Amino acid sequence: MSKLVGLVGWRGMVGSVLMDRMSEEKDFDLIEPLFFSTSNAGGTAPAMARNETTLQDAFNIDALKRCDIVLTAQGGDYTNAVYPKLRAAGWNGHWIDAASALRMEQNAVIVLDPVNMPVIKNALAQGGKDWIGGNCTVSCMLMGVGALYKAGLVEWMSTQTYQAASGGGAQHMRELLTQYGTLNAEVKALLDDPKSAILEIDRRVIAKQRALTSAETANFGVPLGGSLIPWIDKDLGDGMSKEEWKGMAETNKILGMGEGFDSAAIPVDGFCVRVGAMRCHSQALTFKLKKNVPVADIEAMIAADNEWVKVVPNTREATIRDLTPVAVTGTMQIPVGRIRKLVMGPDYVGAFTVGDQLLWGAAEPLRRMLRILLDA
Ligand SMILES: NC(=O)C1=CN([C@@H]2O[C@H](COP(=O)(O)OP(=O)(O)OC[C@H]3O[C@@H](n4cnc5c(N)ncnc54)[C@H](OP(=O)(O)O)[C@@H]3O)[C@@H](O)[C@H]2O)C=CC1
Ligand SMILES: N[C@@H](CC(=O)OP(=O)(O)O)C(=O)O
Repeated sequence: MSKLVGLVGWRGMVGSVLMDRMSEEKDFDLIEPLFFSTSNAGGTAPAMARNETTLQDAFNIDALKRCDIVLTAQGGDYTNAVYPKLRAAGWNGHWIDAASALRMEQNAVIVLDPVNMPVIKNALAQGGKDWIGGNCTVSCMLMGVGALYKAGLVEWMSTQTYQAASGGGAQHMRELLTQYGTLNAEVKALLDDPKSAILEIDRRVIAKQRALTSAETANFGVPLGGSLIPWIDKDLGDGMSKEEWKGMAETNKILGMGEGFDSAAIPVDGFCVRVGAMRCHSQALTFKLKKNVPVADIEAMIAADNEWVKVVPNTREATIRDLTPVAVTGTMQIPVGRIRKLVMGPDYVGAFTVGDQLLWGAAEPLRRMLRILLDA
């Protein structure tokens, strides 16, 4: 009999990408889906529902307890509100979650099976039940350069990120585009006149950016269109942003290298920056390797690691064609390019990678974990 899989958060942005991928991969043929809602219990479930076509109340513990597996992309507040009650009620099913709330719990595995299948298998063998998707930046980075970690080559890594608006959620994407439109409208007449002065256009744009109302910057807090924001997530009070903290903590946990910052952990640090891209996170990586490895060998290792990674030749033409958010959005590919030795010495290697943060950064690792459980 098919497993009963409770789906929570399916109509949100991450949830919609997840539903699309599950449909594409025919996952619904393998499960009995039970759709939940936090806002419309009793409503009609989406077309993928088969026998149970009424939306269940996502806060109803008895309804959730029926499920063999709960798959949620509803967010951390929902997880914090429901997960403890569900477990306290004796539910022993599998919980698959996009939110960060449970990620660093000892019993939870951060799932990214092309990178950490042995960690997942080991946890399954020990009765693990909590499978949490990783931070989007970390997951996309490891899909690209996980090979270097698996080979034990990385002494430390620094990452400078260029993170898309989608990381904040749907409203952030809308706000970014609205700001671009507002700025364009401000100077449209001047742009239409090829003889207008660029410095006058520039003066008007910056004046408009500085004059954006609090409603026009409600989500990011400051203008993002035509600017950038070098802080993502909470202020940890020690100079680090929470997004930067996740880089080391989650990379190491995914790799089974300890709980983030213990003595066995590989140092990972850098700056996380929001830019005006829509849904691809990009990262410039600096590696200090444990030994001098030729670039060709590094490229070969990366290319052979999984079926989605693609080494982009370190040429201008290939880079601007294949290594951008515009090239990658909506695809499962993880291009890694700009791979070269840095002037600091033969053990220092640079690389640049791009990933769709709603696919490999959020939905896909969860979908694949569901498949692993169905196959187990
Ligand atoms: N955005 C991202 O990049 C990432 C997000 N995540 C995690 O996933 C969680 C969900 O993120 P995200 O998908 O961006 O959140 P959304 O805001 O798009 O969706 C969350 C929930 O909001 C409710 N909702 C209310 N109004 C609407 C509407 N008009 N359209 C769709 N849904 C609506 C839905 O719940 P209901 O149907 O019950 O009303 C939906 O499931 C995050 O909180 C985070 O924990 C993880 C990785 C990346
Ligand atoms: N923090 C990420 C998005 C996200 O949801 O991350 P996490 O799953 O770690 O909370 C960003 O803003 O780009």
